[in-house]
Amino acid sequence: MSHQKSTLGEFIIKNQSSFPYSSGELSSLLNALRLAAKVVNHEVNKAGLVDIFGDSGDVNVQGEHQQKLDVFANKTFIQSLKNRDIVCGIVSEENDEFITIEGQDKKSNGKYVVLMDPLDGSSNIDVNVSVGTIFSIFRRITPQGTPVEAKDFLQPGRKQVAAGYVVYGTSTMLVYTTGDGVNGFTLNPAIGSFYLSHPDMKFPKKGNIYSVNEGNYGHFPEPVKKYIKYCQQVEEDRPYSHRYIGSLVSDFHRNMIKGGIYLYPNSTVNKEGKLRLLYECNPIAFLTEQADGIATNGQQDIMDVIPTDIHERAAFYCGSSSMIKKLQEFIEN
Ligand SMILES: O=P(O)(O)OC[C@H]1O[C@](O)(COP(=O)(O)O)[C@@H](O)[C@@H]1O
Ligand SMILES: [Mg+2]
Ligand SMILES: [Mg+2]
Repeated sequence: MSHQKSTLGEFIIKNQSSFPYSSGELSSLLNALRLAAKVVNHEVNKAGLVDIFGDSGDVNVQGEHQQKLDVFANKTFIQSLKNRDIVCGIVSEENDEFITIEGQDKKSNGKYVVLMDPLDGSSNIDVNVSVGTIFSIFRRITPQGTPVEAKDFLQPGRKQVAAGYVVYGTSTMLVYTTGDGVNGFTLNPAIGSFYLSHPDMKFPKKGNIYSVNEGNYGHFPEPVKKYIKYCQQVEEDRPYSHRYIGSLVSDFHRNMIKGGIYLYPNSTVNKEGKLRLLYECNPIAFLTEQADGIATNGQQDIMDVIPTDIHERAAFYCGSSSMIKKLQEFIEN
């Protein structure tokens, strides 16, 4: 009976005190994300009935065709964050430049910046496969009331104060961390509230799932090819199962629950990798480490990378610690 579990709102308030410099603003920010997630969830659920499928006709800074749901989700999250004088700036996958948020006094008073992928897994929207939203939150570096600058966003992942995702799947879940473990909340659509359904989520140390777009195998670096062959060998507890949804959030969520490894290498086609460091890799890496997993670009922990561009890409490997360590063995040899 969901009503016996604590709601996300209650959980946020209850855990506010465990958050350094807690003044309630981060709680309101998380609540703004919770609200926007419900609005997007409502639209996702009736996709196919309303004009939300397909291409919006615009192309984003990544050169990708923006889907109508990308645009809707982007507007919804930006609006929800703008309505509260807590956030001074936003970076979104769907906006070329960072967005400055000013109060009525025309000053940027907010304490936090948010970096987001409003709709993750866009290629799955029209085919009714689960998609998501990813967010990363930092305290600004520049003083409150002064203009927001790029350096407020170009902080290493280790400086994140919170991160999370929403997965719009068989059920809708919001999963987040503020550096004190990972907790998952399931939306009860009848009541419209998120309830704590997955407390203290942890990656199983070892899993038997590997997630990678094998169609790109020919373009992968040799060590990654060797690791994929290792996963497929008939030996010991292998072959592992290959599972790939093509939505980072959904592949990650499954692997965190069941144990597994997700790989999106750099390759001869994506020299820098495909996934975006600031609003895909860093937030997922924060959750991974808080859930006792490992997240790396093959050379170093993702959260130690010093960003130089708001839309920069990175090779990305994350998952159960023993599986990542095995991959690192192949990379080091
Ligand atoms: O189709 P590919 O090349 O395997 O890429 C799939 C990956 O790209 C993404 O769709 C990129 O995210 P967006 O949909 O937000 O652009 C990830 O969710 C997913 O893991
Ligand atoms: Mg994405
Ligand atoms: Mg996206």
